[in-house]
Amino acid sequence: MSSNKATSSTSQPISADLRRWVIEQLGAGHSVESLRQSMRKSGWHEDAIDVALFAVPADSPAAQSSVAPASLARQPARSPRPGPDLEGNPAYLDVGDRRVEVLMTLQDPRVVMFGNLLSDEECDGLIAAADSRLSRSLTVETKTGGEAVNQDRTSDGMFFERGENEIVHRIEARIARLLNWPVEYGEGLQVLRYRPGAQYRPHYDYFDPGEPGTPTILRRGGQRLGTLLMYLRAPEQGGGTVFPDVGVEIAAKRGCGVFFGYDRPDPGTRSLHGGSPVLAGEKWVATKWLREREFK
Ligand SMILES: O=C(O)CCC(=O)C(=O)O
Ligand SMILES: [Fe+2]
Repeated sequence: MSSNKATSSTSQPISADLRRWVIEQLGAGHSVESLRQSMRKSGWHEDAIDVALFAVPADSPAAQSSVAPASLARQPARSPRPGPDLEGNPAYLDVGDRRVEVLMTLQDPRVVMFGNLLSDEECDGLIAAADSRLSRSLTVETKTGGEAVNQDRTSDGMFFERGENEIVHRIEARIARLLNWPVEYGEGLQVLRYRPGAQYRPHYDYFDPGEPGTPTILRRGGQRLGTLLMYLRAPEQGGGTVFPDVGVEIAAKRGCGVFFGYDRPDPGTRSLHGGSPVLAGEKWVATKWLREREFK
């Protein structure tokens, strides 16, 4: 199964109470193994236990304590996390070389829509540089840590190296300022083209902690914490970005972008999203995924 499936191995929701309990128990000196055993006795599934233990914030004293295993202490630094600074509800964010408009915000899931993010010249420049390098999109296979063609994703795509050309470099610097996240923590920019009929079925962008290939993937930069989708060319019909958990659809308007954050690899973030089928014309997007650490 790919990381980008709409399903999760976790059928038991992890409540805030449970998370608090885990933190308290670790803080009181109980070992992760003893917590695991008591959760097992109370009927928790193994994968739900993993999610509960994984969900301890890295900055909590419990995660730093000597009883917490290294894997806990290494979990995402959830504070700070990537995202625009919207203190005071600004209409614009000054990102150095332009003023990006804040068009819409949603708290849960965390979604922010931006206007004036890219110029027409930047959109066309990315398309032109990507065009001859497109191939059928792969998704990261969490079973193996490798990549595979996936029927859920029928776009064509490619990745730029970070800073590969002047436009990519300029856009990455802008994103770093906009989302307050170091350039080095971002994956290379991905460009996707959707022709009529192509789509990307609803999925999560984080790597499912329950899948066997995930630890291998996380060695390079840790989890994904957020996504910035930038629309380079709008289709004539169809192709909106959907968030099915909240019934939101965002039009793929050229030059605009949408950021969404997920502070833990859990469906409870309601970050399920997809690209609905393009019905007429072509849709082009660029995606920047933000990791918890430097992505080398
Ligand atoms: O094309 C879209 O609207 C969604 C793309 C997406 O979800 C992704 O690249 O991860
Ligand atoms: Fe996605």
